[in-house]
Amino acid sequence: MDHAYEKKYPLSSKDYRLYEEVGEGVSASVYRALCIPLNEIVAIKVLDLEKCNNDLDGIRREVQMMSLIDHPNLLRAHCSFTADHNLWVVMPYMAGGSCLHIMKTTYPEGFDEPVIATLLREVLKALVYLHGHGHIHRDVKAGNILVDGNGAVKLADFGVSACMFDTGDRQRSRNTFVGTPCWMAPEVMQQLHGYDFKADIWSFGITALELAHGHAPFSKYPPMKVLLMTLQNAPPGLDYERDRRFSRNFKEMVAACLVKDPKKRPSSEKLLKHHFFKHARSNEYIARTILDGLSPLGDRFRALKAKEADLLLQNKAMYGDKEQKSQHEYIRGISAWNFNLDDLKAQASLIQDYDENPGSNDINMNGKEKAGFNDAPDPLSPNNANHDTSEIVEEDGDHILKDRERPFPSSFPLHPLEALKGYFDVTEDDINSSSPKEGIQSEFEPQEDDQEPKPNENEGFERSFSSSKVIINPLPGRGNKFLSGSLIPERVTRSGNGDGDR
Ligand SMILES: Nc1ncnc2c1ncn2[C@@H]1O[C@H](COP(=O)(O)OP(=O)(O)OP(=O)(O)O)[C@@H](O)[C@H]1O
Repeated sequence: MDHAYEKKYPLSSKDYRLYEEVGEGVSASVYRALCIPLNEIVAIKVLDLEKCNNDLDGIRREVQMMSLIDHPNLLRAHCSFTADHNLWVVMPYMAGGSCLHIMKTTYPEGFDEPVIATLLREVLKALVYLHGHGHIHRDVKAGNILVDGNGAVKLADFGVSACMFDTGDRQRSRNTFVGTPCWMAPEVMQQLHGYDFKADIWSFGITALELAHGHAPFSKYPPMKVLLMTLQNAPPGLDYERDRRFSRNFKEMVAACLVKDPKKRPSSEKLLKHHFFKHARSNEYIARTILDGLSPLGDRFRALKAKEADLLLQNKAMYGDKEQKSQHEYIRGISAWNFNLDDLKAQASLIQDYDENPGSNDINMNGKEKAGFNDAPDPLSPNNANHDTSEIVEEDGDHILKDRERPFPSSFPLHPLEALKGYFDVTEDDINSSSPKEGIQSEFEPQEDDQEPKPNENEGFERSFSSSKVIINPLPGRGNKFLSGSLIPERVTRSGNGDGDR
């Protein structure tokens, strides 16, 4: 356990000296800093309260969570206080930065298996703790896995976490559409039965793929397309051919997490006992293998920002001024993306570009036609994940607090429009004026190999497209009720027979 928490961290900005910026969030910047009286390097997240007046609740929740949690694999706040119109959150300095940043700068193709096993075991220990205390993290992803200078791993960012035991507004938040599209569990998108801790297990599985490949599945698609693909396609997974370098244990572990029916996913506790984690190593191993030789976090952060700015410039001609702002948010991979009509139209108009990329066969993780697969069902194939879950997959009786009496049918019916309906108002005007619509209709047609296109020259720009965080509050009167129907062709929503049914 970290005894640093017993120290008294001062509650005045005068007692801290801010150094360079090392990270950026939606409305926050994170700095390396010195706590002068303690002579200790810390990280300080400075949130501009004037910029986040819509999400004060989220901020309050995050800070509260960060002060209460007590686990070596969770990023805890030393203290927090206001300074002018800013909120300062003082935390341990994680000199390695996030796994996402480490991959972006040094491991674009992902990490080796022992590294992944070690990182994921630490994250899973954090999830066991959180779930055991009734919390769902709801935003598990490589960008929220931080590494300190000694290779210790901590899960961060409780901005959208929820407590299963809350009532009233907080309780309702479990029915809120929240998270980051690529990592979001189907039941969170679908919103038919509510969701529980198992939503984190899905995100954990997606994070495993992210760490293995350097990016999450579907990450180059716009959020709306990611929603549809997640709901309609077979779950992503590690492929026999393409992922030869990974063990059977790893493939099984991922397949166990990425089962569409949440009841068939293992609990975090159960998952921790999976053979895959037996190969996890020490913090020192992480420090030695992935941190050794890295430049200081501030330098890496600056270099990444410069690269993003370059990509923005390169793509300016392609996407025009109008979309610059939202594209920038996508690229940074951090924005609280609002489902507003303009955004939907803008991203929808881009879908064509992604789908025009023909070379998808090497990444078609679930394609039935893929060479090398024989007709016998493969227990490792994600296609079979919904039917043939591994022996560790067991129902977790007391974890599901909602709609237990209405079990998911084995075929897990998929109704994307149903899932999205309550959140958007569709008017004739919207439908008629939605110019990108024609171009989109065929693109939303479910395709056998519509998993993930080959990386291309716009890789960096496109890749983080769907990393934007989505929070949709379903409460009436909160504005932001927008069109969805005109963007989703009827025949797609009528089909309801995605791969999940297979
Ligand atoms: N304690 C820390 N030490 C070092 N870097 C950190 C620390 N906390 C955060 N960062 C960096 O700053 C970035 C932004 O921080 P954080 O995720 O908390 O902001 P946010 O506004 O919640 O972001 P998001 O939009 O993803 O929710 C992180 O991705 C990480 O790279």
